[in-house]
Amino acid sequence: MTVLGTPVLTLDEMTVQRGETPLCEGVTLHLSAGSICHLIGANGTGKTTLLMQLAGLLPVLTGEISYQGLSGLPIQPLYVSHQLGIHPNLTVAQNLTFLLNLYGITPSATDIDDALTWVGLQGFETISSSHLSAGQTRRITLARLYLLTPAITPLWLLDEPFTALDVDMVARMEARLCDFAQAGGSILMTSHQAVGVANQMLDLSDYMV
Ligand SMILES: Nc1ncnc2c1ncn2[C@@H]1O[C@H](COP(=O)(O)OP(=O)(O)OP(=O)(O)O)[C@@H](O)[C@H]1O
Repeated sequence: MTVLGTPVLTLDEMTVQRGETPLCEGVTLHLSAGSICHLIGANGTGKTTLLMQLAGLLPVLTGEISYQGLSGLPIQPLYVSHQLGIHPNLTVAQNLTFLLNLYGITPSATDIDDALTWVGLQGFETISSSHLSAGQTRRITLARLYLLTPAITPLWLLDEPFTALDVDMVARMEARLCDFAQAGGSILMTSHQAVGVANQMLDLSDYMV
């Protein structure tokens, strides 16, 4: 287990940028093992853009990033986009399996059962994902968190993970985030609602161009 407090991700004077357009400049952040950082800022500030840059989906043109002591972007962080990426023609179990395969995990039938039970989708294994509600669809994307540990994905980048979830599921998610952080994981997440379990905050509004 990673010792809590060990540096995981450092951003130094980073520019949050889409194409030619800088949105925020001089962004600085220190995330350690055990950090749950709530990324805030008004609509359009650049929160999703920052997460996409850290996930390697948009380029970082200015600033220094170090991850686990080495210069450069995180290596295959877990990125849960607010665009869900669920394939409507696959069943619930097939979608979850696909999402786990991305991280080198081949889940057993028991793993799938346990993860789907955790998100309240027990019995939905063979249902087509196109038949689910918005909240149920989001739960498929979150079910993978049940099976991922800091040894597999030390850093979670979560974009609005609580959107469309009911109160009970938000509480379960918060408990899972705490367990992951206590086990040495680090989390950077956006949410337009309060995150009671966050122990750190980054307000992008402070860095707007
Ligand atoms: N696909 C895109 N192509 C070009 N510009 C985009 C695209 N998506 C967003 N933007 C622009 O980038 C800026 C930052 O968007 P981003 O989604 O990162 O903000 P955000 O802080 O996550 O907002 P919200 O709180 O509304 O989710 C916005 O001004 C937006 O106009």
